[in-house]
Amino acid sequence: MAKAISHCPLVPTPSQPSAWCGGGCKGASWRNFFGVWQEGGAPFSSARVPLSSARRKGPHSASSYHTGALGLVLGHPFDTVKVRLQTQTTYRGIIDCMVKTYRHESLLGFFKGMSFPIASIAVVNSILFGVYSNTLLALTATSHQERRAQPPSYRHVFIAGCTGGFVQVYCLAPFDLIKVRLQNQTESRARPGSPPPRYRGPVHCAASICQEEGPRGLFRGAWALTLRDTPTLGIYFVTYEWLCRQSAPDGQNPSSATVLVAGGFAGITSWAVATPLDVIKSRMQMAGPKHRVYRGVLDCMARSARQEGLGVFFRGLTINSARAFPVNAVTFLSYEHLLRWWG
Ligand SMILES: C[N+](C)(C)CCCC[C@H](N)C(=O)O
Repeated sequence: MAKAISHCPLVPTPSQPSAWCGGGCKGASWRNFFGVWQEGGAPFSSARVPLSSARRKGPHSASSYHTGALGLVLGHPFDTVKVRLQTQTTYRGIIDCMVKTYRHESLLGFFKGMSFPIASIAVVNSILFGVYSNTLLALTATSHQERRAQPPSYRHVFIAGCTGGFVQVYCLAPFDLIKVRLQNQTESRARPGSPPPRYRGPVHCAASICQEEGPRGLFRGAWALTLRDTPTLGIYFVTYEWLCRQSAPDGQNPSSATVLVAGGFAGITSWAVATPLDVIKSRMQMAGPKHRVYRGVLDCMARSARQEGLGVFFRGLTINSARAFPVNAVTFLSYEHLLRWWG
């Protein structure tokens, strides 16, 4: 199979069918939508394509899978510290939060709430990149050859990114809520005699929320998540695309180093813009039926700013940037590898 990888891998090729492009596209399939384009711009499931598929295709795809999964695991402790800083007022800063977490909960405390993100990231990213790719395809409607010479405009990349961000939220929201609730449980499991945590695990957490708040409870904070992710995923893809084009202006494939740097900066840039709404989202997710403290996004913003000052909107930004660079660098690198070695 020709290695027809377009200049930027996030640009879909019209030679490939789209689930969304109506009569013009033939042979659309779920396989295409969920992450396996054989040429050019493909949506992908981050680095986390089904392992069986990755293995079928040999060491490169398999290593892509493992690298991406590893990135997620290594990034999770940073995410836990970020979430705690954003939602709890007991910590004086990053180091204080790390020390207290380690002392009370041991290293395991940093990995609370990790199983659902690992289980769901493949689906969430497939939706994100699938919708992104298909939207771009519908917007640009140029042939593969034309697109190599004329990459899509940043406006189209932005719109496609926003669309992908908007759609993936409804899959991400319940998983993210459960992650945040579990990350915020500071009870130690290791210490005998310490009070049991409210949720015994992700499934128990989901069941309890459904029972206490109804199934809609699983979507607590979803509106803030939508406001956070829709524009910032547009920014994410535009940053990646822009940085790739700076270093490979002639339609060549960007080098691995370029991909790592562009992916890392795409992560940091989008998180920098997303942080204020990330704080609000996490706070709203923590507000249960017993303490329904916020009337909505604006109320949460106003109360947080009044009580804690404007700095509250940037809580967790430093630690999240430290996490975002490597996580998104390997995410995009894995994606490139998938494209190059698949088929
Ligand atoms: C758009 N927003 C900034 C919210 C996220 C962009 C990066 C998403 C990536 N999976 C990560 O966890 O870093």
